[in-house]
Amino acid sequence: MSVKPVTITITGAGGQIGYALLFRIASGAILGPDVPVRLNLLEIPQGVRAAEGAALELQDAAFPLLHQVDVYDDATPAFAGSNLALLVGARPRTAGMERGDLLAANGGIFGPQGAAINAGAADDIRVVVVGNPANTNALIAASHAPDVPAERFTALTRLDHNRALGQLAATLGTTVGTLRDVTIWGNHSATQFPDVSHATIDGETVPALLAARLGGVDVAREWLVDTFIPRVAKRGAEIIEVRGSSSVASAASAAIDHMRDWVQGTQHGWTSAAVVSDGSYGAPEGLVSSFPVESVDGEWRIVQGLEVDAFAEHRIAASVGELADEREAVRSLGLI
Ligand SMILES: NC(=O)C1=CN([C@@H]2O[C@H](COP(=O)(O)OP(=O)(O)OC[C@H]3O[C@@H](n4cnc5c(N)ncnc54)[C@H](O)[C@@H]3O)[C@@H](O)[C@H]2O)C=CC1
Ligand SMILES: O=C([O-])CC(=O)C(=O)O
Repeated sequence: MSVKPVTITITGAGGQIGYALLFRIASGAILGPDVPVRLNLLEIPQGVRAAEGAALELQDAAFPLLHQVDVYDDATPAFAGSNLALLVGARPRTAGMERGDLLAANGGIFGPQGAAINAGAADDIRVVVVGNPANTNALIAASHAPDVPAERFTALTRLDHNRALGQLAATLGTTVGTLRDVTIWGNHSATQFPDVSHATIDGETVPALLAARLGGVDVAREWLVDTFIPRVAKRGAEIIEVRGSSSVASAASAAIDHMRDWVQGTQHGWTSAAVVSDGSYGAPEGLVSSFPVESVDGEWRIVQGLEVDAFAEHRIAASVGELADEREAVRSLGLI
């Protein structure tokens, strides 16, 4: 029986992350080895040649699952019939810039794209925003798509989640696959709160394992506050500093993890994604904020009922407060 191809739109497809995404998606990394894909690549006119070049290479790679590739410089046809959309196209941060500086520059991109999704995407459209400031760009896109359920718009914090796993595994002398239930709360920015208070390895709590490894509860706490949290939250800046440009392959990999889990379900405990807040954990309703989430029956569900201590409450409130400020800023710019 032939399976209908799933249409996936990738914006900024001629850019760095786009290039790292396309070949993995075409090989089945999101939907598995049995689902054919059709790729719609959206670029601005200056980026079209790069996207066309990537399309030529996709043809040369002869992926059996890849049924069609089209390159567009117009959002309306690029999102027509789209089932999955990865909104990557944006201006990347360069050395010395904070993500907030990008709000005005990038806000104008996501309104029209939200409108094009509203006009022509498939009924089951699912969107992840990667382009920064990702959370607020997702909010802008959702606000221009009144006919699409808001929960179909999400933003990427899986890269932060994966970074947290990497740091913990290295410190505890284990592998990332053993870790469960790490959480990134809030904004994909330096205010995010990487939280290990519920995390475990083989049933043992990560805070207890850190205390044993590092020489006591106080040392472990100090490491979490002074090393782990800032290292994860500022890893984007560290990569820019070391590489000379922002994260590419790790960002693409995280976007694939996000979409794969959304479509196929989470397997072992929860992960992190920025989803539209229902007011859980004090995050004002409607903000696109990162939470602990499970994917069940193709929907992200915020994990409920977790104990949040005073420290965590304070950190979550700070990051969510930044998101509320960003919402006010884009409101005053007339972007939502
Ligand atoms: N959420 C996350 O975890 C991460 C987000 N990012 C963000 O991802 C974005 C892309 O990064 P790179 O691929 O490295 O940048 P890049 O500059 O290599 O590629 C961006 C591409 O987007 C295109 N573009 C710009 N405006 C567009 C529009 N309106 N429609 C379609 N395409 C458009 C550009 O022509 C360019 O080809 C940046 O905003 C970056 O800050 C990067 C790493 C991690
Ligand atoms: O920091 C940046 O500009 C790129 C990014 O979002 C990340 O690497 O987390």
